[in-house]
Amino acid sequence: SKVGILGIPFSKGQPKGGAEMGPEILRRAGLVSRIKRFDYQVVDHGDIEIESIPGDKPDGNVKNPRSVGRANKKISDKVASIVKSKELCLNLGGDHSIAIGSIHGHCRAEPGLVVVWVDAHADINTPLSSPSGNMHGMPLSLLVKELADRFSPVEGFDWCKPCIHVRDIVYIGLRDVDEGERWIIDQFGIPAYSMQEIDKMGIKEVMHHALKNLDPNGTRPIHLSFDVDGLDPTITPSTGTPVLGGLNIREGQYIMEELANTGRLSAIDIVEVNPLLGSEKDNMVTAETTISVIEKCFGSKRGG
Ligand SMILES: N[C@](CCCC[B-](O)(O)O)(CCN1CCCCC1)C(=O)O
Ligand SMILES: [Mn+2]
Ligand SMILES: [Mn+2]
Ligand SMILES: [Mn+2]
Repeated sequence: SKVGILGIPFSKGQPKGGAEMGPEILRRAGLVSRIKRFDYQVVDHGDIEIESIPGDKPDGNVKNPRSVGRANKKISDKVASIVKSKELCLNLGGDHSIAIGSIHGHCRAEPGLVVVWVDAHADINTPLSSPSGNMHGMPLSLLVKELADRFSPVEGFDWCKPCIHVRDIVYIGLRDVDEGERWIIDQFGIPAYSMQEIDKMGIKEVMHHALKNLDPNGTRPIHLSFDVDGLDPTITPSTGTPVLGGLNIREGQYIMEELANTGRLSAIDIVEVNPLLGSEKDNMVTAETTISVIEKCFGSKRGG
């Protein structure tokens, strides 16, 4: 089987420069050769060309809307074509706003997909509920049909029709959820396994229940959106919004092993690696941790 790798050097969904260097640091740390070790043929699509849009003033309180919209339209088109050519689409971010285009594009090729969101954050603020106006905290709100009528279209997103239902999402690793996000999660009953549930149930039970109620018949393609800040900041320090008390490396590896065991992983986002926010050592630890977790998606077995 084939993996299509797409670099997305984009960081306008948040204010900290350096997230656009995520693809480069992961490639340099040997991500591609690690994936080649397993029976996957790797197709490297290089990096998406990101256009800069001068004078991209806020739309309401939404920052850089046109830049984020333009980039995500391109991402959607590219991801749709990669998935349609039967490659497992591996998107290297970039900040988490790139999930708007990656999930939108994935849905074009696989309309029945489900989303596994590994993150310290819920990333479902609407343009009206966001405390920051940073679009990396909003991707899911622009994608779910149930929220479409709660805010007017964002400048630059006329192409982006919501394509998933709230019930097609499961959260793993939450520990920093804004009030408006909590309301949405409760209101729509989105399954959310925060670090509290993970401590209470254990990662084995969490994965069992998460996959069971997301896709009881075990037939639907899976979109994994993996924010490295879902892991504990001691093992992924080079990231923009670190939160203490995260997933440890073994929990991260177990999540990926269980997803790989379904055989239905269809697209993966790896986001929010920012090498400008850490020391050389922090960057090495972050990249190595991320690769050792992600490679479990591709059949790497700790038992050999
Ligand atoms: N929820 C936050 C953070 C979003 C992180 C995006 B991710 O997950 O892609 O990295 C705001 C978080 N919160 C605001 C008040 C002070 C503490 C942090 C937001 O800005 O929407
Ligand atoms: Mn996050
Ligand atoms: Mn049980
Ligand atoms: Mn995120």
